[in-house]
Amino acid sequence: MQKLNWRRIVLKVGSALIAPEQDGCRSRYLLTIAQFIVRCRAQGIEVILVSSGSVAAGSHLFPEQEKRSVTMKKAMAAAGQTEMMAMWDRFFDFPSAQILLTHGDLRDRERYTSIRETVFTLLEHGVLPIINENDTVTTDDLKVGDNDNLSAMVAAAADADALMIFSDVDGLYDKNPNLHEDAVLLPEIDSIDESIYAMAGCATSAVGTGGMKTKIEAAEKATSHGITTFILNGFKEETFNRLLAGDNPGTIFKPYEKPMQEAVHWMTHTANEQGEVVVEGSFDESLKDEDGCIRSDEIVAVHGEFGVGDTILVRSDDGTRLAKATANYSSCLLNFIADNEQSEFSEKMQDSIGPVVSEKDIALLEKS
Ligand SMILES: Nc1ncnc2c1ncn2[C@@H]1O[C@H](COP(=O)(O)OP(=O)(O)O)[C@@H](O)[C@H]1O
Ligand SMILES: N[C@@H](CCC(=O)OP(=O)(O)O)C(=O)O
Repeated sequence: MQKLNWRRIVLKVGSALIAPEQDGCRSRYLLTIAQFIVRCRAQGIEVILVSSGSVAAGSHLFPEQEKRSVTMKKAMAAAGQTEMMAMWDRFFDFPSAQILLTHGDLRDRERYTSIRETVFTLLEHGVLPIINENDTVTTDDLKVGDNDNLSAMVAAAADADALMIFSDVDGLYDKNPNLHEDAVLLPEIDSIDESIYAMAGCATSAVGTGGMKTKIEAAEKATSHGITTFILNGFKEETFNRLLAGDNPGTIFKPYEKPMQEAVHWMTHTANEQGEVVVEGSFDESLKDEDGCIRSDEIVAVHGEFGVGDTILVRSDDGTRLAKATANYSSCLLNFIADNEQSEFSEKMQDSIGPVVSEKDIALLEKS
């Protein structure tokens, strides 16, 4: 067998593979995935597992007519998660560790750093991290909402070099193969643009969340961090044998040649903006000046409440989203400076703190 040159990989397993009949976990497909994990580890590849399926696994414990409510789904997730972890743990003779996350955790830089450190420590000690969204505590505001995007955020946080999304189809087709007989499998995607998103339809299984759209979003997040991304059929044993032989059995998304740095990537794809500052014009000009930064006198408006170190959106006065950045000033102080523009105190304040945002903490956005 060929030696694979991945150093660290993230595997994302969809609900249909965990609980295909929605009446508890089934080992039918998981056994093959577990064997793949064992074989990768035997080759010295570090593995992180992002496992969906807690809702599908816990579903059989609750009455059918009540399953639609959000509260009931959270209860299903809480019960199903235990069942799912027990199932995974049974396959391995090395320890595994459960990590339950929300977007609230990932978008907070301190908690994000703590998650990274924990994952690295587990890997260093041979423990398999098994990650899922913490569905029980999420609200609309706190959740990632789908494990495809979650797995990409995890892959970036863990500095993985490959993300493998195992689903119930062979890869990305030019249209949904479950609805169109003539759909064609696309083995290789060099770059992701609107034409790729246009091919993606919704999930057609009873248990999937997001369908292909969220998988493409995940691929975009991961490839921009230099992470090769695959969409693969986890139902087929052949998929795993071909991966181990160095083949591509599904769709591969090529990584960016110039990946974003970790902090910029986090700001662009994981952090939420806490507020925004509006600048005049395109702000490309501001970046071109000698400090490569924005000073408070260039700001025409401040919206929302944010503190020092929070992520903010920089918007131009015509509404264009220009960049995300780390704020060096709180919104309160910026408003004070704006109200007292000419005062000596305000001048001194800016001289001592420096620019509102500086170049090293700016992630430029596609103009939209
Ligand atoms: N262009 C496409 N190519 C492949 N699958 C697609 C496409 N558009 C929509 N789909 C649907 O996406 C589904 C996979 O997504 P999903 O059900 O969310 O899986 P998972 O639970 O593995 O995340 C497929 O079963 C298929 O019905
Ligand atoms: N966190 C949810 C999974 C959400 C999800 O994205 O599911 P899937 O589309 O099957 O990967 C659960 O464990 O049921």
